[in-house]
Amino acid sequence: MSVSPERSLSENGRHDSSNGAHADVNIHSMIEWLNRSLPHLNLPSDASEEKLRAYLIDGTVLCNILDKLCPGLVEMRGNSEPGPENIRKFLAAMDEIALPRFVLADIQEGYMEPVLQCLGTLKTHFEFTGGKESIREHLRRRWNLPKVEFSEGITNSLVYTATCDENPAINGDERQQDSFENKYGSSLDDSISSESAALAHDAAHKLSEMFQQKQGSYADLSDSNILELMKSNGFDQNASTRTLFSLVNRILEENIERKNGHVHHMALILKKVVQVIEHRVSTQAVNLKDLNNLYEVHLGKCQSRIKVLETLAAGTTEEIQALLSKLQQIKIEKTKIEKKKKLEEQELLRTKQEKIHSDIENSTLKHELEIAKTAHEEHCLLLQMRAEETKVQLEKKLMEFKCFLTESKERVKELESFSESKYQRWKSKEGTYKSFIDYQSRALQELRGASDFLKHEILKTKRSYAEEFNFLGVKLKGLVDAAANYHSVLAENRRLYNEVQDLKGNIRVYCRIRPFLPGQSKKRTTVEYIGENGELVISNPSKQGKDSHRLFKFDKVFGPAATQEEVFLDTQPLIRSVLDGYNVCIFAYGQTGSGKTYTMSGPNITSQEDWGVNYRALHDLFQISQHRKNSISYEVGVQMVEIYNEQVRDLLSSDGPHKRYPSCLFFSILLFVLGYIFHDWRFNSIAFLD
Ligand SMILES: Nc1ncnc2c1ncn2[C@@H]1O[C@H](COP(=O)(O)OP(=O)(O)OP(=O)(O)O)[C@@H](O)[C@H]1O
Repeated sequence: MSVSPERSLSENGRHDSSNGAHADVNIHSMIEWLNRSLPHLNLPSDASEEKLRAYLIDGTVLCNILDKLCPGLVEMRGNSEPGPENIRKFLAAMDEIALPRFVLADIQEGYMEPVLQCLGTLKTHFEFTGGKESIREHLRRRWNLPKVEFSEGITNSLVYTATCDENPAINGDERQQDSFENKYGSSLDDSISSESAALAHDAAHKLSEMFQQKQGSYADLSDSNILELMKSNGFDQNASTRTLFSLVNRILEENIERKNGHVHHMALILKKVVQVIEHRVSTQAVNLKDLNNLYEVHLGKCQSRIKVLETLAAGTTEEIQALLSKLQQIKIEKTKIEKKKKLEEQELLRTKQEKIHSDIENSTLKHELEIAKTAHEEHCLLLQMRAEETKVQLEKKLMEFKCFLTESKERVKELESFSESKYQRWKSKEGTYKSFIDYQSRALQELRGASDFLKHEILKTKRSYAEEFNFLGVKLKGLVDAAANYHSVLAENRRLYNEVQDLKGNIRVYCRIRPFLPGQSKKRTTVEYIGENGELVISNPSKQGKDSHRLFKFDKVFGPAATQEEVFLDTQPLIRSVLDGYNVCIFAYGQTGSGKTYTMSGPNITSQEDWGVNYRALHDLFQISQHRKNSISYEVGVQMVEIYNEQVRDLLSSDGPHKRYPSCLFFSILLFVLGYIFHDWRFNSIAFLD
């Protein structure tokens, strides 16, 4: 017998990830379920698949969870080591309860998807059944078997499981194979005749016809009809597997389409169908076992025959040839038997897979139906709530629209009255603007007239201006002539003025009497008389008689009370003749301390009142030249010399010793008029006597 590898066997047996909801098993919800079921596990909630695999790889957790869900299903005692053996126990138990599972290689190689799907199926199944119940009760309830019958059937399975556990040397593949052999038999029985097969086919056909004659649809069956059907011979062991499964498929398709009411009834029918399948599988397993035993006996016989033939090998060649041909026939028969057995095994395996698939689909359908029902109820409630909310909102909006309509009507009335008043206002404004425009037009006409008048006036003024300009030109010419005459008259005046000065005398002698200085006795004065005409009488007490008095005659005598200005006024005309080209010389003469410097310069030049003849003369000359600057340009030069001990010294020279006490001072002024130098000198002097 060829042994199928565990992986390929399980690949057929496990639920394909593309077929159902178990493909989307969430690892986090799975961890949460494991922690909830086994509180001591403390699996991290964010554990990865690899971490979960580390927890599950020794099989202890898997066995514990199954033991908790279905006590007694897994053999928890024994001396088996953690690891593959525990996982094999778990997988065997999954086979017992006919739920899809993974293979050992999956978890060992880190292929966790089938492992998670297996756990997801386990979780869904036991959550659905409410959890804690014994394996016997679970299986009895699962297949809806009577208690006694079920106990007998399941005892064999449990005994088989215990036997396998006691022999850990057997590998997973062998054990899997043994499991099938123990449960379903190891060989085909030749006694299964073609007659019984034909009978089964007829019975199934009758069952199908009975269904179809009674109703057009399975979902439309009433309770009484369903019970009748279930009690009828339609569900006996003669119905073909193909017919039963087509029946299941049709029911499922209809349920998927309708998804309401009759799911429960259909589920009862499905259970019945599955029971029949189960019974048939069990029968086939027994038949297979008997067949296998027969095969073993036959094989033993063949081997003994081979040995006999071998002993006869020394015989004739013809006998050997005959024996060999017989041996060949036996081998061919053996091959045929093996092929038949293999086909029967495949049929068994397929039947089991179909049964598992039907169970899963059944549970899934129930679950989906519950979810759909709940969702539908929730949806109805939600729609009802929304309808009520919408109604309230619509009523509210209706009220708002009514208010808005009333407000709009009032607003229209207001706008109409407002537009009427505005129209009246605009009308009155239009009249005002018209009168204003008329007024402006008239004003514009007046302005145009005024403008024309102004133009005429400007032309007239222009003409008179030209006439006046010509008249002024004539007048200006007269003035130019008069100016020319003025200069000639002025020259004539100057000439006459200088002639007067000449008549007065070119040399003039003035006498100034200094007052007593502080500390000098006023009783000792020798001045007896000062006359108006320049007469001065001096007394001489040291002489007697006629010589005791002496009379002096000057151009003018200034007494001790005479001011600086009075002294200058008498010399001013002479100084001014300089501007007419005459040379002037002022000569101060007297003994030390008689007052020469005082008279010529002044005691304090910062005060204009104290200025002497020099400063006043220059100031007067500069003022006059300033007045005449438009007609005459003057250039003024000054020379100041000292005669002391018959030595003449230039007092304005920077080199040469300055004499502190000169006996006489000259102050001459040189005048240059427009580049003409007048060589005609006039010399005037003032003599100061003590
Ligand atoms: N008219 C006057 N009124 C008042 N004080 C005067 C007058 N004249 C001269 N004095 C005073 O007399 C003193 C001598 O005068 P000042 O120096 O002018 O004499 P001076 O002739 O220049 O002497 P010197 O030849 O030594 O230079 C000065 O103190 C001066 O103030």
